[in-house]
Amino acid sequence: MKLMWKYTMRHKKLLFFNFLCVFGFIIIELGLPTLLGRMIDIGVKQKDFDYVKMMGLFMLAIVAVGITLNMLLTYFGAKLNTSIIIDIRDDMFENMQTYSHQEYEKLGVSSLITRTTNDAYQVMMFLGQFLRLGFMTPMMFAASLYMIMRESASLSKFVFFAIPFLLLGVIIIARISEPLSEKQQKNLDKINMILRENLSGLRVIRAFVNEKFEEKRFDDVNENYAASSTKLFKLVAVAQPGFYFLFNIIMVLVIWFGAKQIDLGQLEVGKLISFIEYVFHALFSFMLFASVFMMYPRAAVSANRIQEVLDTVTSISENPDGVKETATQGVIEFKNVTFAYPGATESPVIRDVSFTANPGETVAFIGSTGSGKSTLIQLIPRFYDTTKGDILIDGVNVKDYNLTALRQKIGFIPQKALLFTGTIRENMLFGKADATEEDLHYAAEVSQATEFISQKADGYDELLSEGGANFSGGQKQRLAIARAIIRRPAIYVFDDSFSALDYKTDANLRARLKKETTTSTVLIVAQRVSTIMQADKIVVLNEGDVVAIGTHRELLKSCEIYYDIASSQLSEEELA
Ligand SMILES: Nc1ncnc2c1ncn2[C@@H]1O[C@H](COP(=O)(O)OP(=O)(O)OP(=O)(O)O)[C@@H](O)[C@H]1O
Repeated sequence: MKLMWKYTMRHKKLLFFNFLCVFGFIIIELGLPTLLGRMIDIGVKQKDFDYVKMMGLFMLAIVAVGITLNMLLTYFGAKLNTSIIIDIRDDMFENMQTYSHQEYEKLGVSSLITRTTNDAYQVMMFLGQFLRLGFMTPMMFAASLYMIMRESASLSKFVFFAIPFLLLGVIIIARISEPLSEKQQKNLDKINMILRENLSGLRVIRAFVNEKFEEKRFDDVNENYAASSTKLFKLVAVAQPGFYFLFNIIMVLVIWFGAKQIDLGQLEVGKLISFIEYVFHALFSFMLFASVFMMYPRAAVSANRIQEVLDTVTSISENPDGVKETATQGVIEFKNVTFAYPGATESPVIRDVSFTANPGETVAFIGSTGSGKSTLIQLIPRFYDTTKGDILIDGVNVKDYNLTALRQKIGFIPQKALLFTGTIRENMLFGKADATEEDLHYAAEVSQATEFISQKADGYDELLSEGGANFSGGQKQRLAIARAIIRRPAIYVFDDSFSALDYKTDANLRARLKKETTTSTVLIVAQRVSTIMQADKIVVLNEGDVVAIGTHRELLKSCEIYYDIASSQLSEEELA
């Protein structure tokens, strides 16, 4: 409720109009039964048809105002509601942008999607009803009770007798529905997770003919979701007729005893009709309020899940007052760096790593899979922070940098070439928004992308579909490299970014890059020895430890692990 309240209060003006319409509508709704009673008791009973006509027209005019107010209420309510949800989604997105990898892993990408879409939708549905009925129904209920007492104190006891039962019913239902709602949203997270995995891994699933297995996996979570939804529906299915039953009992009692009082001359027909109208209003308001109240547990679960996203603070702060300018450009020093993934109980995946890389140098990392190469380079742009030891860039600890300034020094080319839906041009400009056409062509030329771009029907304006699915792996890698080159950073970090290139393109690209990076520091993670054998320094990693550092020639002689890797890939002549 705190979340909903906070966001609602951002739109006080709309809330005021909403409230004004509610208020006007109530006055009209509650005035009508009294007017009807008068029309019967004065006009109809005394056969004063002029009075009936006048009252009828007056009531019609009031109904027209009521309808207008109702329409305005719908308009202001919807505007307020959508404004609130836009704000909530914007704030969620903004906060998520600041998350480090650690927070994404903790909350889960699928869950974050569900929270931004479905949970926000649940809150919107509740607010939509609440803003319309949440104020109106309690006021209407209280005012109707007052009118009931005024019209006939003796008949009102039937209504008051029923209220505790109604309240109890609502509370019980809310209690039962809360855990069910929580389960339902968690099941929705799982549906999203499986859906995401399936859609992005469609080719793998088909290649391994695992469609049936995946269908079963999806069916299972879908059924779990359906089971919790069915329980909720059953609850509503039992609750609604229960309330209507009580509602009708009260009406029957009122009419029964009211008729007797008329017979005894203690009550007038008009009074009984307006009394019944008020009872109807009171009970109907209660029922509507109960239906909003019953939506609350589910909305509260969703609001809590949203609040968690908003409250999650990134473990890697932006550090706005941090260092922005440095005297040198591109000197990297690792000083006894140890790193364990946050929350993982395992031993560190990198232990006591130290090395230096200077501008103009290429430092490569090689080692078996899982030896910690990607982890190591991800510490440089602070995707994660070191557990022990320090990383210095141009003499400044990476933690002391303004995060944007730090990342602007680095051209990071990830292992998986992730591109965005849009044109080739847009994807390359992602590296530098104000790049000129000349920069664009230059980056494409260095990354060996010019040829394939010119072969595309629309050249730089060729569209990439979601995830670049209409481009080959090698083309995507070259575009990812071009995206980094275009910003001409002081530091290049290639995380196995040449793996999808054929040997010739790989060699051409490295030769061209060498010319481009004479004043930059280049770090390369690679599996292929041929990709890194020209490096100034090769760091050999084994299960998180640096086992040797040297040139290709030195390591062939001094490092058994390196020799084993090299001999498995190179010919005798190349090794000699
Ligand atoms: N996000 C993560 N959370 C927990 N552990 C992780 C995470 N990412 C990697 N690891 C673990 O850290 C270790 C090093 O992984 P890393 O990806 O750095 O190896 P790598 O040498 O780059 O491997 P490859 O050559 O296969 O890409 C592995 O044991 C891996 O299971």
